[in-house]
Amino acid sequence: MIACVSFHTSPMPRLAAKISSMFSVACCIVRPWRPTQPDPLPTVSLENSSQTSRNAYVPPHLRNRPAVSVPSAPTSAAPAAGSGQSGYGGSRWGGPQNDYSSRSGYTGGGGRGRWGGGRDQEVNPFGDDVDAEQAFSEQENSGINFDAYEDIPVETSGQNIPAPVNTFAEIDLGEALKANIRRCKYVKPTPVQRYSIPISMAGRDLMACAQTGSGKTAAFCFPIICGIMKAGQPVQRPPRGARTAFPLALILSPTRELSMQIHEEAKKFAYQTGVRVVVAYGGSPINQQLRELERGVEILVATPGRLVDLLERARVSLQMIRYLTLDEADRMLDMGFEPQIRKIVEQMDMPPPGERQTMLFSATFPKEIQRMASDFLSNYILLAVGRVGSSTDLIVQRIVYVHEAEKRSYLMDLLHGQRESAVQGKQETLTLVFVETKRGADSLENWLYANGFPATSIHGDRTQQERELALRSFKSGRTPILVATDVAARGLDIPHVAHVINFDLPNDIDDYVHRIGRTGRAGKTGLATAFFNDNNASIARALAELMQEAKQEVPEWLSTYAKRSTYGGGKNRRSGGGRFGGRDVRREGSFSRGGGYDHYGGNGGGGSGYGGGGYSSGATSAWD
Ligand SMILES: Nc1ncnc2c1ncn2[C@@H]1O[C@H](COP(=O)(O)OP(=O)(O)OP(=O)(O)O)[C@@H](O)[C@H]1O
Repeated sequence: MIACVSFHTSPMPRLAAKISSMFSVACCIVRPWRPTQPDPLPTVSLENSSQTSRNAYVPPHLRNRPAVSVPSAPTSAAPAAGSGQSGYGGSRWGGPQNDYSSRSGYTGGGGRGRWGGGRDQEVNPFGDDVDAEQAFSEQENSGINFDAYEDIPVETSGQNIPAPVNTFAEIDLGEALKANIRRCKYVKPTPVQRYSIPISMAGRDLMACAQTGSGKTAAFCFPIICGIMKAGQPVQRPPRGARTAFPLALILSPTRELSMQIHEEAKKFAYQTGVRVVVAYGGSPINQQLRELERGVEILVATPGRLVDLLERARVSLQMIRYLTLDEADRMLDMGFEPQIRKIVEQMDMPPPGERQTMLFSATFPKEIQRMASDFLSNYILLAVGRVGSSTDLIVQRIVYVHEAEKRSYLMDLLHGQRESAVQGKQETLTLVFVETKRGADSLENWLYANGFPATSIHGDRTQQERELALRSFKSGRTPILVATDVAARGLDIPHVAHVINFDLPNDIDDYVHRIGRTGRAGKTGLATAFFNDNNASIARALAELMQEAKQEVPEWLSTYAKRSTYGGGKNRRSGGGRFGGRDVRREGSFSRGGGYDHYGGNGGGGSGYGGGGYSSGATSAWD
């Protein structure tokens, strides 16, 4: 039986009306919050055992195997400079066991930020190492509208669902991680964190759908870091080449920039915990990434293409994986990435579902993808914060009818309006303009530049260096307009993006949801403007429904388009024309993979193509 629980947290007045009055062309930015801590443990931890056994984690698939001889520890072991604490005790290759809990202050309040055992000195990812408590109190109540999330309906389904928490204090995250949460100035958990962290820390598989900008990264990082710290280092590494890295957790994301961002975030959360985070993505020299891997890795953040490369070179083994996370999971499982994901998860040496813990996160989860995802999960819990695939009503959405030939002059008017607002003392903000093609991005960037607007662009034909440069230039405000293709649609968390303009609307409503989600993040408000014309008729209905659901004003003419159109706006979802996205596909009678309901989510790993071949072996995504 699949239980289903719906929650509706305290009824707060909807925000859309409030927010819309705050906008003229640009919108204002509000600043972040604050936090707190505490309890269930991941299933892999050995907390009932003696202290000795606590260190001796052996993944289930390696248990009862004859002991292997393990390459001896590298001798480089630089002593932990300036610290009485032991550094990174052992090595990646066996040697003395490492105990994260004693080394990194799991119970005692922070390590020293030093790595011994062949590891580097840990760089402080927070920059100034100001006292965490001080930073916390200075930043508290800095104006973020956290209450904005309080009236979001939450639904969970699955068996034996752990109860949500209200504060970080209720979760046993350990002192080092808690200090980092304070450094991040997270005062309390967002709804997706309140529900998903206890679920993940109880060792359960999870499919979590929550709106853009609602804190999913921390939601999957905290339990992973905490689980690794609690369980301690594996007692032995399997004998591969001495240069093979054996991460304990793998976080996959669809774009290089998103992987880099997750890496940066995870490094902050893992600071002084003894858990080392490494990133690997395409488009940049592999040698540097190899060197990082050689220094040791507990959490590997990667794009699929580069990871496949590393696996084929036997420079990474997935044998020791205890945690697998797919961020932007629906994107990772659609036709662009599915073959690579199956290869990584099912055809290499990763432990199967049930032996590893799998967490899928996204703001959108088409039903078809939910069904396919069951191959990767075991007895999972589905968590939906807000409607699956809905946008947050922190974003004011405006749709304007603009003929193709007039788009540029309309854009110019918008940007001039913004500039005037800025001159009138309103805060200078960033504007993200989405176009459909790479060529379109180049051409619009040039045109904007020629017309006196400092713009840059990002798309898949740019070199990685150019992509990173463009993003930096945008983030810093040097070029406050970024023209982008969908490569920038998902996951990127850029402060001060106040306006997202869909110069070209996408064909898929989920893409629209992710694009506009680059603004209105973490409780801040945002504005999204879309140019609509006859070419976009196919998305009209989905768009009108989405806007209605988010309490946005739907123009009369859009409703007319919507009524006329057959259901569209989703290449792989909502084809039934029902309300958005639906819910847990396990509750639908039609859902059966290999033996019906009880079998659902069982052992997975069959690796069959989705839907009888509906998804062909796609080419490597250009994103990666
Ligand atoms: N508990 C919290 N308190 C305050 N800020 C938070 C909290 N959790 C996350 N944030 C901040 O919220 C912002 C958005 O978080 P994040 O990027 O994880 O969102 P997301 O849900 O993954 O978005 P997307 O769906 O676009 O990928 C980040 O700047 C993050 O630092």
